[in-house]
Formats: sequence, C-alpha cells, structure tokens
Amino acid sequence: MLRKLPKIELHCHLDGSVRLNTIIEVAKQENIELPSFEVETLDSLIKVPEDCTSLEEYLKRFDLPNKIMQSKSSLKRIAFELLEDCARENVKYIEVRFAPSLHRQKGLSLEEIIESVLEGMHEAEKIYDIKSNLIIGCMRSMSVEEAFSVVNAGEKYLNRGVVAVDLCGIELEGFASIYKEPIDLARSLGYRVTIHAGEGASGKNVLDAINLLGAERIGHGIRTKDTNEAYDLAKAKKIVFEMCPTSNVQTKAINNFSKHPFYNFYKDDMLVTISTDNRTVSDIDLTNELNIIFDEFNMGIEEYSKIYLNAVDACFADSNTKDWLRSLI
Ligand SMILES: O=c1[nH]cnc2c1ncn2[C@@H]1O[C@H](CO)[C@@H](O)[C@H]1O
Ligand SMILES: [Zn+2]
Repeated sequence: MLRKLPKIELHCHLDGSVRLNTIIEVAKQENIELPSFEVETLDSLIKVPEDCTSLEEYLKRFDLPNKIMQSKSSLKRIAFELLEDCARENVKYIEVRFAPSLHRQKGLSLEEIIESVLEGMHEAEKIYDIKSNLIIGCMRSMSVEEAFSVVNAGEKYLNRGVVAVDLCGIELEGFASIYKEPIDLARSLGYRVTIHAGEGASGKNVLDAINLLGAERIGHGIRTKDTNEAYDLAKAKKIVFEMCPTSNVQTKAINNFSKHPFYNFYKDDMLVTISTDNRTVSDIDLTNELNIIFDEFNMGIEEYSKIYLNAVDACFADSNTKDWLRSLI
C-alpha cells in the first residue's frame, strides 16, 4: 500500500544514499582506489553493521562514498540518481541534504560543489514527477570558519534550489552555542534552519537548537522525550521533527523500534515526519521505513495522511509546490 502513496522525504543525506554500482563506476572512470570493486564487499563496507554501537561508528561509513564524490560529474550524477530512486517509490518531494565541505578534496570550490548537485536534481525534475530542494550542512567536526564559508557560498543559490542550512556529523553535548553566529548569518540571508539534535546526545541540545540557533525543524530529536523543557518548548513553538527510525535503531539512539518515541509524539500532536536519513548506509527506502513504523504502531491511512500533511506544512518549498503536494493525497 505504502509504495503507491505519494511521499515526502525531508531528511535524506546525499552521501549516505549513493548507489553501490555508481561508487564502482565512478571509481573506475576517475581512477580512484577503492578497498574493493566487488559489489558484495563494498556493500558490507558501506552499510552499517548490525552490531554498530553508536552514531560515531555509523558516521565512519561515509568516508567510502565521499571518496568518489569529488568531481562535478559524479556529484551531478549522484544527485540525479537519488531523485530517480525516490521518484520510483512515489516520493513527490525531497529535500536533499549534504555537506559541501566534504567534497573539496580535489580542488572544487564550494560554489561548484553546490551547483553540481543542483544541476543533477534539476535534471531529474525535468524527467520525473518529483520536486526537490537542497539543504546545505555544516559539519560539526569542522571549524566555525568553515561553517561561515558554507553559508556564504550557498547564498547565491538561495532562490535556485538551496533553501536551508543544517548542522550535521558528530553530536557533542552543548554543541549549539559555538555555531550561533554562522546560523544567525544564514537566517539573515534567507536560509531556513534545521538542526540535527537530540540524536547522539541529550534533549538539552534540542532546547539549545531551538533557543540559540532558531531551529524550525529538528533532525531526529528523539531524546526530546527525556527532556521535559525541550519537549514543551518544541510543542509550544510547533517545531517539526524529522524522524528516521531505522537510523536511530542502528546508531543505538534507541534499542528497538517499539521504543521509538515517534508514535507517542504523534498522539500528543507533536509535528512528526518520517524520513530515511541515509538510503544506502542504513539500507532502507522510504516505503520500507514507513512500513516498519506502520506495522509497529498499527497505523493506517488516516494517520498516514496526517503525517504527509505535516511534511507538506513543514517543508521549505514554495506555496505552489505545497498546494500541488496537498492535492496529491
Ligand atoms: O544521522 C546523522 N546524524 C548526524 N550526522 C549525519 C547523520 N547522517 C549523516 N550524517 C553526516 O552528514 C554528512 C553530510 O551528509 C555525512 O557525511 C555524515 O557525516
Ligand atoms: Zn541525518
């Protein structure tokens, strides 16, 4: 049932969603060394293992895809293919996210990197019945200066596909305050703001992401359930949660799906949405992600519509796109 329904994906990392065959083909074309050129071996190197113990360990899986995401043509191709994969399971709108700073290893400028990804997305939009926008992320493992550079580089693309800024990568307790200036700058330039928080560390980070960084949406945020102040603030401010249950089980942010706060949040009228986080690294698509949650919590089509409409309201698309998305359900 879910495969045929229109879907919206608000939280999907480009570098975590690269096709395995594409990794091999790009590596051959560009003479890039890989630990293996066998699909099965690469599969086990890029997909998160069942015994993964933490977000830190999960994040190590991104070195491999990023090796082959260092040219304009590969960035464009990978962005195109992500939309193609999404369109094939009836995702009608996706906000792709990535961290431009990870793609500078062979000398591309931040502008060239962003532009290449946008080109791939726009090309796919011409062929498939899907719309998209781009969220650019600043890595929390890099300097605050680098975050400023990313925000400044993305500015000229703000009306051409870039809609928002994100902070991603490793989550330390109390990370938010040092990013206040670049995120304030981004907001003043017209970026919307979504922040990964309350995933690898406590719900206090969610509180800070809202209060200090002005986050309108929170990536994951599952530990908000343990911090009353963050929960109440998120509810009062109508903050939207981009929840990615499969990724949360893999990073051990929770022990199993039955412990996921998604359904409790939903019943309490918190604004929840469901996404994949990383299609390849987490080995999941949006249809299956929804299937897992719908089975676990016995949900049906009415509940699906509500979650879909949450995503329409929460997405960073223009009003025409939102009207179109509303007309589909
Ligand atoms: O769930 C997550 N939490 C935090 N960071 C993540 C997650 N998934 C991926 N990335 C990080 O975002 C970068 C840019 O896309 C990836 O390279 C990875 O390091
Ligand atoms: Zn993420």
